[in-house]
Formats: sequence, structure tokens, C-alpha cells
Amino acid sequence: MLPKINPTHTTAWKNLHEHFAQNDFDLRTLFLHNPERFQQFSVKREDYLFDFSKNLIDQKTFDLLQSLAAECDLKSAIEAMFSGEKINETEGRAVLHTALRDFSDKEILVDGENIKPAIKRVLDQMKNFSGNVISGEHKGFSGKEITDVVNIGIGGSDLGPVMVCSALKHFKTRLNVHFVSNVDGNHIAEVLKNLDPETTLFIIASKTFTTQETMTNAESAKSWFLKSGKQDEVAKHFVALSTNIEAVKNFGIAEENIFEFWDWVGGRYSLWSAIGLSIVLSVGYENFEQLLMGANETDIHFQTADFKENVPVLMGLLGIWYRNFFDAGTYAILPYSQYLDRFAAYLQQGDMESNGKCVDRNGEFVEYETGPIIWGEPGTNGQHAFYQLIHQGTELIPADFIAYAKSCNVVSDHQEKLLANFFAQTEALAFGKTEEEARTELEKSGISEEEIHRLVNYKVFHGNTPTNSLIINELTPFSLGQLIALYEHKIFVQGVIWNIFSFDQFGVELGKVLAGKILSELKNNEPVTTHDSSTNGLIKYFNEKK
Ligand SMILES: O=P(O)(O)OC[C@H]1O[C@H](O)[C@H](O)[C@@H](O)[C@@H]1O
Repeated sequence: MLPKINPTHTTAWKNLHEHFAQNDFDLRTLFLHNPERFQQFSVKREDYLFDFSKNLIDQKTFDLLQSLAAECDLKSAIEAMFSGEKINETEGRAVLHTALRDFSDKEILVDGENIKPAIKRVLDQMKNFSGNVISGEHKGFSGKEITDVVNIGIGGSDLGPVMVCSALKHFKTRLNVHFVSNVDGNHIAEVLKNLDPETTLFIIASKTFTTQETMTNAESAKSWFLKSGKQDEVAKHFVALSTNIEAVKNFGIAEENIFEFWDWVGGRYSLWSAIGLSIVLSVGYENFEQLLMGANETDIHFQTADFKENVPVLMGLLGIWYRNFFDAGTYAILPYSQYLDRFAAYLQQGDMESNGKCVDRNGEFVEYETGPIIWGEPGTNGQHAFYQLIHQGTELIPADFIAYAKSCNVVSDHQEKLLANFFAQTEALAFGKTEEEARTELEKSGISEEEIHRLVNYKVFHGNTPTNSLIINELTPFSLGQLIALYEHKIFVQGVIWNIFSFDQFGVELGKVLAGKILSELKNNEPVTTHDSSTNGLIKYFNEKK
């Protein structure tokens, strides 16, 4: 079981509030007074450098955040998760996505049974199946090789595979992998428009195998297929990834085409499981295994490194400093890598569905902030879209800047320009531009004193916007696995300290229930008056125009 400590009752929390009130954390001053600040607040590991020196902290902040982790008993929480304790207490489940990438001989027991053999069995099944599809040995009903794969899933059965397949495009196989997730019929229509049922493999990815969007898309995909193929040929073109074996069989998918995973794998933590089959088909099994091994390297770091040099712990603690003491409502993920174009979207589910909670582990409503809004886009594009607000707006927006030192594709001086922007932005956000500096620049431009007076304030940059800089040596399946796991564990750290349960998601249920009721009303085409005037009015308008 996880500790049930209210963080605001800890001595560290009270001291952090005092510390916050008594200091202004001016980065210009902090760097000026400590030439060794970068060395003091950065962690250099074999595959990456994590520089957290441009944060609004001093040594006392650092020490108090460490004390907070200790008082909240983070260490035993980490041990509880990795050991298979049922820390997902509201659902009575263990949280063991980490076991999926643990290639050691160590036994991990769930309800007295070692889960490692089953994990290995499914990995072997994924390896064999993907090998046959990629090699062309597995053929469609007309004897042609598979050329296209369509993963049908949503949420954790979509976002992780989409993000990884996008990030590892440089490593892709001959197969073209597509993703359908939205119940909006246009989504599947646009994907199927250019595909051939003779050479298309469908993956129905759903932990529960009950999700409306996925089951609707799966039925439509099957209908599309059966316009060409026969019922007894479905087995060659449909596989399923799920914990719900009975529901999969009822859908009509052959038992040998079911890739199983388990309830101790949360949906948003499932890309390492059978849900990763689209990744295996997209980049090959060896690269998928490297992805797993990279995540495992972070798992070991997370379990063994002193919290003072433990990157996920530091990321988590710094996020709490801004969320709960600076009252920052959002956190930006700004990868300076086009390959990571879906990374922020992936973390939106990972972070916001885990820590978007208002009831603590004692069943009481919390009286402090919990999970922030996660958002972001790749740099340098963000600079031309929303950096104005980060630089000169009224919201404090802490951000993670992520970049790879080496590019997968050497094209002219693009990489130097990309990183020059990365370094410039974190510098500008940290140190800004004072009124005096702005005035000097305007004076040099030769404009009148009156004009200078009129314009100077628009040219001031407040600075003191905190950033973490993560420079990863190169983008590989291994380093991507490391990166994803860093954020999985950051999220875990924050959930432990906020004293919430990070692995259930009851908040997604109400909408689903209401949608089911409204769907039946829409289908019977009668005037709808059972709701509020807005919902009734909206439904009426839809019924008139559809
Ligand atoms: O994989 P499925 O069972 O289809 O669930 C897909 C998604 O459904 C819901 O939105 C849950 O909140 C997500 O955590 C889950 O990933």
C-alpha cells in the first residue's frame, strides 16, 4: 500500500511556503552569485544531460524539496510499485508496466503467480507474428503480402503507439502503419480511402474491448473488409490486443490472433505491452526490444539513484514547486525534435489522466492543487505560435526543453540552427531583457526620447521563466524508451507526493454514460426533452440539420 500522507501537513511543505515567501528567486542574481550553478544543478548520465539550473530554486529550495520527498515516504512508494503491491487501491490492482520491460530473472508475483513467463510468451508471439508479416510469409486472403497496418484504438491504445511510431520513423520497416481512433466516421474513411483489403492488416487495440469508439471503428473496418474478403478470411486480416479474451472471441477474432495483456497494465502505460504490436510492425521487434531496454535503464536509475541525482524525482519535485508554490496551472513540453511531434499529446493522457484528481488516498477532497495542464508543440514551431505568451504574458509557464545532440538526418546546418534556437530560448526565458537594456537598444535606433518612452515597456522581457533542458545524445529506440520512462516516473513521484491515486480514471465514466443515453435518443428520431434547455436545443438543431 502507498503511504497516505497529506503533503501540506509535512514540515517540508510549511518550510517551502516560508522559503517561497521570503525569496524572489531572480535567475540573473542566482547565476551571478554562483558561477558553479550549472554544475550544482545538472545531472550528466551516459545517454543524456539533464540541466535544471535554470529553475527558480536555490540550494535551500533543493534541500527542502528533497525533505518533502522523504517525509512523503517516496522511497517506499517506489519499492511498493516495482514489487507488485496493489497500489492501485481503488481498482485493487498492481501497477506493473515496469515488469513488461524487466528482462531479469527476478520473479514478480501478482496474486502469488510469477508474471514473467506470460510476459515472455506474449513478447515471443509479437516477435513471431511481426516477423512473418514483415517478411511476407503472412499473406492476405488473396495471397498477397501485407503492406499496410491499421491500428484501431483510442487513448492509451492509440497515443503511445502513435507517438512512438512517429518518433521512430527513421527506423521504420516496409510496412505503412496507420492509426484510427476517433468515432468521427471521417477518421476511418480517410484512412481506408487509399488501402486495399487484400493487403491490409487490422489491429483492434482495446484493453477492455468495450470502448465505443474502438468497437464502432472495428465493426466498420470488418464491414469494409467483408466487401472483398470472406468471413472465414477475417483471421488473416484482424488481430486483437486486449485483456478481455471472451469479448475478442465474440467479435470473431481467432484465438491465435489475440495478443493478451493484463489488468496490472494501465491503458496510458501500455505501449510496452501487446498494445505495442503496431510499434513492432512499424520498426521491427529488435527496435521494440531496444525501446523496452531503454525504459528498463530508467527504471533501474529511478530505483537506485540518490534522489539528489534521480532525474524523474527531480522532475517531479520541480513540477510540484511550480504547481503548489508558484501556482502555475500548466506545464509545457517543448521538444526541439520534429520526430517528437506527438510527445506532448501522449503526455497529456499520461499526466492528466493520472494526476487530474481531487480526492486523496484517504478518500478526502484535497485542499491543494494537483495535476497541471500539460501542453506543448515541437520547437522551433512553437516560437512562431505561443512563445509570445511565455515570454511576455502574465502566466508563469514552466517548461521542459528536449533535444537530441545528433540528428538522424544531416541536412546542411539545420541541426546547429535548431539547437541555437533551443539554447537561445531557454536563455531568454531565464534572463529576459531589463528596461535599461531595452532603453539602450531603442536609443541606438535613433528614435526620439518621446518614442523611446512610448515603446520601452513593450520591449521588456520579464525573464525568470523556469526551464529544464534535456539534451539526449541521439534519438534511438533505446533513448526513446529512457525518455518515456522518465516522464512515467515523474508522474508517479508527483502522484505519491500529492497523496492521490494515479492509476485509476473514474473521471472518464460520466461522459460515456450520458453519451449512451443521448445516442439512443438520437437514433429514435423523436423530439428530445429529457435534458436541460441547452442540450435539448443542441440536439434539436442537430436533428434538423443532419
Ligand atoms: O484500451 P481501451 O480499453 O479501449 O481504453 C481506451 C481508453 O479508454 C478510456 O478513455 C480510458 O480513460 C483510457 O485510460 C483508455 O486508454
